Amino acid sequence: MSGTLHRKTIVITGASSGIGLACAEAFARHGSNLVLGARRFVDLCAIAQSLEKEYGIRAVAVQCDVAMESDCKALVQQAINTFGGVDALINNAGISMRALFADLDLAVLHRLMDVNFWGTVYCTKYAMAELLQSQGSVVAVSSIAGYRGLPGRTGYSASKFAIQGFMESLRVENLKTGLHVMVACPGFTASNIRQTALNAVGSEHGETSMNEDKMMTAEEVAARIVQGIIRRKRTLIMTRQGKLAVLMNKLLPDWVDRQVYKLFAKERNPLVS
Ligand SMILES: NC(=O)c1ccc[n+]([C@@H]2O[C@H](COP(=O)([O-])OP(=O)(O)OC[C@H]3O[C@@H](n4cnc5c(N)ncnc54)[C@H](O)[C@@H]3O)[C@@H](O)[C@H]2O)c1
Repeated sequence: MSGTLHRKTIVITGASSGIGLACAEAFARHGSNLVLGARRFVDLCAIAQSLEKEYGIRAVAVQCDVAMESDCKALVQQAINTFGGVDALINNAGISMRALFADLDLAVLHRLMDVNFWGTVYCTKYAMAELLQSQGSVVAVSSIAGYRGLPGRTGYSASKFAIQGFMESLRVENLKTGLHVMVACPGFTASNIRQTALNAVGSEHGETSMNEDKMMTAEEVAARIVQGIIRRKRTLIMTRQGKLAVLMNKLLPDWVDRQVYKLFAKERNPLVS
């Protein structure tokens, strides 16, 4: 898919809040039809209806827990049934964590992998034939945590590294098929992700660990993702700080270890859960 997004079919996971919701609105503004997946079906139906009304597009809500393979299959099937295919898949659904590995219940790490990594794999697998047919775009919303391990986030970093390895392999497999494979790495973005981050025993923290006021907005991230698809970018590292972190991590990884340690020690909820 290139050029216009008008009347293209975009599937977005985790579309009921944050970056996913902002993506839904950004694509709707471009006239795309939407298939929105999230667990909170009632909220999602209201979002779909309001986008249809405001932008004159068609939007379908599908209840989807991306950790469930059958839900991901049904999400893509709904796009095929309603719109006849898929032009772009935005693997956005994700959760985070804040807990030291020494304290961590391994079920938390499994949950991070199930949602962040396997959710991306399932949706991509079931959309693959349609994406190849449309020469469309598959996007994974990753993180700087997919380039560099962060303290208190073993499961989160592992899941994002895994996503990036998966996407890189997928890109190379499809160098000649016309499929566009993009990894989007926002910087810190104001959203619910730190509120819902899991603690050592798998409960939500219920509060953010950072000052959300100075972060990127979900709308800025969504605008970058839309432009990245139009321009068929490979990777979007969205902040200067992020670009610097990735570069310095290659050149001086020990120095970055110390900087990252200091940065996260400043969190209101520091390295303990
Ligand atoms: N906010 C940040 O600072 C930041 C930075 C880098 C990357 N990201 C990534 O951006 C993506 C979106 O996060 P966000 O910041 O908008 O946070 P958010 O919590 O507002 O959004 C995450 C969405 O994923 C959904 N979700 C969670 N588990 C799910 C499941 N099992 N099935 C379906 N949906 C599920 C949530 O309900 C929510 O709608 C995530 O992949 C996150 O890792 C966020």
